[in-house]
Amino acid sequence: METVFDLAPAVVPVVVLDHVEDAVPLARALVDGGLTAIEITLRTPAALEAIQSVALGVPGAVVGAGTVLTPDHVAAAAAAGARFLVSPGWTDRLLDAMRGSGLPFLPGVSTATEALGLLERGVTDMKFFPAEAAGGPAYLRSLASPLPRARFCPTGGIDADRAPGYLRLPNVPCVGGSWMLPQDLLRARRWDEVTALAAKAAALGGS
Ligand SMILES: O=C(O)C(=O)C[C@H](O)[C@H](O)COP(=O)(O)O
Repeated sequence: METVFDLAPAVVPVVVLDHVEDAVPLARALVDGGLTAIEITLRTPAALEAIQSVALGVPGAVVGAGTVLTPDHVAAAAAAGARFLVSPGWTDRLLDAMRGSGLPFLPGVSTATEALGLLERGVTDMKFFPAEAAGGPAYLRSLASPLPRARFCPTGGIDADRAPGYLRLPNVPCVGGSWMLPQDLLRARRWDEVTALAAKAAALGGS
């Protein structure tokens, strides 16, 4: 089955969107900068409609849903056209729902025990959240040897300076974050500047 890591370049922008009408220009700005896999978090009332607008209106984008917390979120995100699902943690119920959706998904972990729980259930691809607070690259480096099958997308507190420290780890195919989407640029709808920041972020992944 296709995984999130097959869909995503090395950097996944994490979007918190207040206004639906910003979804398409924002996604275009990110895609123009080379960030084609876009996680829109289900943290705002605008999120589901935003996912739908991007899925329908930005052909170069692969839009996913973040902050997926419940089976209802899974169903709503899939119905809106999300192509992948990301959650900050996991429960058996949530995992069953994500699996049942048929979409690629990244459940979140922040400890070796939680990662082991996913591996036991046949899930090798996970999000490491909150990455900086939970131990940063040193923690993930320490997991590589005892848990060689686990692959992580760290997110939470990562910025352009910190991302390379994760991306050079063998168990990290991509990182996520919102550092290329500063609130002042979004509020002012300065999409060209978002594209410039996105291009810098995309370059962190090499070519
Ligand atoms: O709840 C989720 O599923 C999330 O998507 C959490 C986000 O990945 C981080 O909140 C992004 O972290 P920052 O780059 O620090 O803004």
